[in-house]
Amino acid sequence: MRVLFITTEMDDFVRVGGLAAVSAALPRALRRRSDVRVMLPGYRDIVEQLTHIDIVGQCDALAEMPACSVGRAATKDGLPVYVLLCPQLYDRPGNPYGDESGQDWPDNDIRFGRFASAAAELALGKVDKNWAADLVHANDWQAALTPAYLAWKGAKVPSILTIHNLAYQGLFPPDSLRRIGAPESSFHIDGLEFYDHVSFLKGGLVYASHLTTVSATYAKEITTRELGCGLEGLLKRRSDADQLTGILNGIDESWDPRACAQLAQTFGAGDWAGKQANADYVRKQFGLALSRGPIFALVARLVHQKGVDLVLSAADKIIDAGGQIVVTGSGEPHIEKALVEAHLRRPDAIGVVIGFNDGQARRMFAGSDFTLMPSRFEPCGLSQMYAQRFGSLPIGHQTGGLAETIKDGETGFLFSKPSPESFLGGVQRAFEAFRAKDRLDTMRRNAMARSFSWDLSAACYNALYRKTVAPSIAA
Ligand SMILES: Nc1ncnc2c1ncn2[C@@H]1O[C@H](COP(=O)(O)OP(=O)(O)O[C@H]2O[C@H](CO)[C@@H](O)[C@H](O)[C@H]2O)[C@@H](O)[C@H]1O
Repeated sequence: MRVLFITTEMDDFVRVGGLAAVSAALPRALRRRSDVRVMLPGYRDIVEQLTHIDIVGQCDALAEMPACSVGRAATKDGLPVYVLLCPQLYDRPGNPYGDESGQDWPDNDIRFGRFASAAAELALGKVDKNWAADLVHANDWQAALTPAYLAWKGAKVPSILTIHNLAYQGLFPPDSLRRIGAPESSFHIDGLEFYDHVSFLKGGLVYASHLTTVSATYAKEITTRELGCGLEGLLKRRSDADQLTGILNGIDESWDPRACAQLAQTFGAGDWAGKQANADYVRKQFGLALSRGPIFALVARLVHQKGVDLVLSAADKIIDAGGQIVVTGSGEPHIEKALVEAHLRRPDAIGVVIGFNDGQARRMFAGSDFTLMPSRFEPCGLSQMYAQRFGSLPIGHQTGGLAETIKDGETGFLFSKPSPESFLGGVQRAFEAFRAKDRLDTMRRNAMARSFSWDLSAACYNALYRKTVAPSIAA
């Protein structure tokens, strides 16, 4: 089966959050079973990293979206990648969605409308004369209009949209409709309209043949008012029709502390001296005081979702009880600022590195005793899985994928509400386990023995691909 996997981040080239890790790992895990090709916008960073790009075809201008060409390239290990070449839209500094100061680009409707419509043409075989897709797999709002463009063309190619985070919807003023060449009739409650805005995500939620999200728990949560972000009615309908499935993410094989070259020292379960060497390294790197207490790590995009404020509100209590805190990530400026201030107040006990670097994150999971994940909601979450592999027990809010991947009291700790009291209850239990060395040893071994392999998830996606394509072949 030929599958076009449409995404705007991929660890190989460009990363903003968890989507990049999934986009690098899932197509590779599916490769054994299908002819999977990834499609990415030709951002400056991507074009610079690819050594060879073959132009395979063009897409005409559409409304205010410029003409563009599509290039074919490959990752170092040979995974085919299509890049949408349109320097006017993508050859810019900054991250995939905004400028260097973090401001969204004002023409993101055109940037991602162009991306989605070009993906639809590629899937239909109108761009690369040697390839068309049997199925498109779009990810998040940036790619969500692909099923809509297919539908507007009257095309029957089946499509799957994966929601990695419902909180990001791609909302634009009504005028966007004209700019991206969408039919006027689609500005409707059963189409792209969302409270008088154009919602890119809704394009996928309405038009995709099937929807998935990244855990079964989140698949249920988004059908409720509390976490449905105003889209719960539509999601509930699709869920009742058996068209919304939760498939848990995996993590790739590089998350093995016995072989990870980026650690201060590699170690396996039971080699607690090896783990201690990583803790020593972390204390030194962050300039923390020497201590025999536990280290709590927070590795996350620094946004409201992740509950960083809960960590800050608990910081003094954690330190008074003998703990230290290390944080890395980047995100909203006021959260970054609050963390830096906390560090300046207690440089001996709170270490902060603003920015994101994969090696740094790995050394923190290896060197910490506990990983904090007080997320208000968490579709799947990856840090808690990385942490377990590296013997850092996660303390997570019982929501979304955290509820499914942390075994409470066995491989980590779950707390029930995203409130300071409930969070502190989880932290308290962690301190108790830290003092009971046998228990800590058992929990660490349990956590490190888990594999979180992509194989199971890939088999679920593969089965879903086949089920989604089958009716269109029969028709
Ligand atoms: N700037 C940055 N700052 C800090 N860490 C960064 C980072 N850029 C990349 N990362 C990495 O991304 C990981 C975080 O990924 P998560 O899945 O936990 O959350 P994210 O909200 O980004 O992803 C969304 O998509 C993923 C994938 O489906 C879901 O797991 C998740 O629940 C959902 O919110 C970190 O462990 C780190 O390795």
